Amino acid sequence: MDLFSVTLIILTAITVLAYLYYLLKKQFDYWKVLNVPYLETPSYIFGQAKRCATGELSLAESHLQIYRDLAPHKYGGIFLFQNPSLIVRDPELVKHVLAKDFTNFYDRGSYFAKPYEPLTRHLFNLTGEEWKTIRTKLTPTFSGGKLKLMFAYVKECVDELITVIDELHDEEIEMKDLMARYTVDVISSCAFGLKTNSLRHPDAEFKKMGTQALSPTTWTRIKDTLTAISPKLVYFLKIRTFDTQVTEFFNRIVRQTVEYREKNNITRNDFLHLVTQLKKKDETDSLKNNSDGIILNEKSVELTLDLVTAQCFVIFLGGFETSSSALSFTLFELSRNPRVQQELQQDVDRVFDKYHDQITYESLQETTYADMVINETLRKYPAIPFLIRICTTDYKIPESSTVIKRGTWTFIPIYGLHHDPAYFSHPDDFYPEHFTEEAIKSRPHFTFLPFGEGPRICIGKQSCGESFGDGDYVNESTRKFGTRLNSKSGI
Ligand code: HEM
Repeated sequence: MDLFSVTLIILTAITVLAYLYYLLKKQFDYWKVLNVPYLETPSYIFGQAKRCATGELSLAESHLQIYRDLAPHKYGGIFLFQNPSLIVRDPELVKHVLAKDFTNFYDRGSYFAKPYEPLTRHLFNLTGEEWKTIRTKLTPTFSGGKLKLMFAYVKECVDELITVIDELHDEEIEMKDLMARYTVDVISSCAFGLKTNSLRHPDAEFKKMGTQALSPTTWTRIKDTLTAISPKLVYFLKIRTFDTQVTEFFNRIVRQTVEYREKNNITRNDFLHLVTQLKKKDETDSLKNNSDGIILNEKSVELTLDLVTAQCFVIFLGGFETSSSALSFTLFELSRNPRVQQELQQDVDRVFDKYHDQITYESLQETTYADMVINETLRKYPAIPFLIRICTTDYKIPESSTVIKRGTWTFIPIYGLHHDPAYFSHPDDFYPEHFTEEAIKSRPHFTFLPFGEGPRICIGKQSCGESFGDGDYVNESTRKFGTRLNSKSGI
């Protein structure tokens, strides 16, 4: 190769690199140009995701850091990889994003591959008209009356759990695993009408598949990172969210159960029954409710077996990890805080005495201190450290001149708000008194968001305390047992 060609190649390479650098620099000036307070990026590759990507901080810790670094601004900009994203810190503005201006923020931006992976076509991932129609169809299945009917199934699981613990006498117990097994039994009974008996059989297939669907592996981390950088690429490459074993398992379970029930004319007060009823008959009256402004076209979404399976699957996924970690963290904190444990025991004894040693759906409403304890767990350890909303039309931030563009990722920093001393006096302690009536009244709304808020609030919120058993188990176990940390906890 002659000198001219070499020089030409070097010059071309320099020009390309300089141009790429210019584009990157321009991208990272995004918030500056919009005149929005922002955090300088620590890395042109990862942006603010760097400390999380390198394992220096957990996802929750890195979001807490961002929340604190952006103080005292009401909102501010960051970069996730190269994507400019907005962090909303001010509770009043949070209310706008989640509730008041919901029509500008109805999308969660979840990647899903619905044409080639129907199991991902569930409520959490759906958007717009399709989300609205399915949400409206499913909401009545979570009404107080329907949950009350399921309470008997939860009670069965609680009784079994108490027996299992009793049989272990004074043995040390790995509570996280036991709570996961208990939660699987509750959800599979309430959602699918199946007795999985994971409490007795730790290797039950249901538990194995649930854990497989949720456990992070190197491959799932790569997929998540790729999805954050370019969802379109993931879609183009047809990368699946769940492996075939999990998909086939859930498809088979729902299909076989539906067929068996139809053939044998079986009716059971569980979620699967309620959803298959909806499949047969559209509840057209409730479908006319269109208060949040999203167009609703009831004919556009037919509840096929695939769609029913996807909704049962999200009930399982949505309830499994969230509820079992809430229970484990509650027991962990009770073990560390004898004062709280004692107070809880007194509260539960009071209610049990009043109801002649019987726990019922109604008596659960009266264990006020137990509610405070569970809320404090959800404050300190929210299952989801932030909410995501995609700005679906250009949006002018109230009382400012800032207009954020359609497509902007908007984050609600749940973990940051829950650990802000301005709203919670003892942010790093386990302090159920954060949830006395006076304390709740004294802080702004939209600062305690373990279940999200607005039209996309967790559909299972009510079922967590009441039917799916967090409240029931905490009450019954507190009545019978005390907890303390064992030598393996390292504390
Ligand atoms: C301690 C237990 C739970 C916690 C902390 C929790 C938390 C959450 C959060 C933070 C969201 C997002 C809300 C938003 O974007 O505003 C959510 C959504 C959702 N959750 Fe839960 N959840 C729990 C239990 C459950 C249970 C038991 C179920 C099923 C029965 C469930 C089903 C769902 C579904 C389907 C959505 C999507 C709702 C929609 O987009 O319309 N969750 N949950």
